Amino acid sequence: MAEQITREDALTREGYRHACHIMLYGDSSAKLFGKIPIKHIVLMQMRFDGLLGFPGGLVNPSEETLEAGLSRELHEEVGVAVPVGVDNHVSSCLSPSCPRLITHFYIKKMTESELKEMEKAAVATATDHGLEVKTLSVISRVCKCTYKILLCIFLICLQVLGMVRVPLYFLKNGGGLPYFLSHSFISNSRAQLLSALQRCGLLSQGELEKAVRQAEQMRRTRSGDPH
Ligand SMILES: O=c1[nH]cnc2c1ncn2[C@@H]1O[C@H](COP(=O)(O)OP(=O)(O)O)[C@@H](O)[C@H]1O
Repeated sequence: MAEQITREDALTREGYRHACHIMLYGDSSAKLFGKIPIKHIVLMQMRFDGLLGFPGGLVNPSEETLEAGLSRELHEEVGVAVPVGVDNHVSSCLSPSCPRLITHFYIKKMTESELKEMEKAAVATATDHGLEVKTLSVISRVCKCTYKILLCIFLICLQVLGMVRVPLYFLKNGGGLPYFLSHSFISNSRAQLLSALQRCGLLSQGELEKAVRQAEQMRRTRSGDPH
């Protein structure tokens, strides 16, 4: 369990780096397979390293506020301006995986059309992608390497492969949320997701416990450990 501290305490600590991430979510009228109402959209990201996490990144509070930094990161990663305020802040924790890193977590509710716009923009990646593409073609000519190789390196540097929707439903044999939770997550993002789903009332305590139990069972089965 990551140790929680207050936002104020976090900002007075010296020698720490700060990472800010956000859960963007909203209500939805869409139906899965045209039958199962999905009720809510919750966005996460598939990172360059294959781990799931929330959009966001490192922020330097001596240069900008945590919230301005998070908005900037979102703009760079997704290409959409999303204003974030202190009222969106939900927790600050000492990172369980990185020494001297504080992870700040935010939640923001958006409309279904805003979320869909984010998803589309994330596919097209960042706003400066066009500029970067021009730069890449120049570099590729100078270095005599293929443009495609440079583009791959560039996308890896952006550290995002795309937005993913968290399946909040249960299908047969653990499909849906339990299966999703059995994947690998960066740092404490899995715990952030679970507490946010509960805090926003998107799932009941019982549903969350069931999903976590089934996900654990799947992980054990996959690793060949029956206990
Ligand atoms: O969704 C998240 N929740 C909590 N911590 C995260 C999440 N994503 C990344 N981190 C932590 O924050 C650090 C910096 O995040 P990220 O890799 O997004 O920033 P960057 O793109 O600015 O390098 C990561 O090394 C990881 O330890």
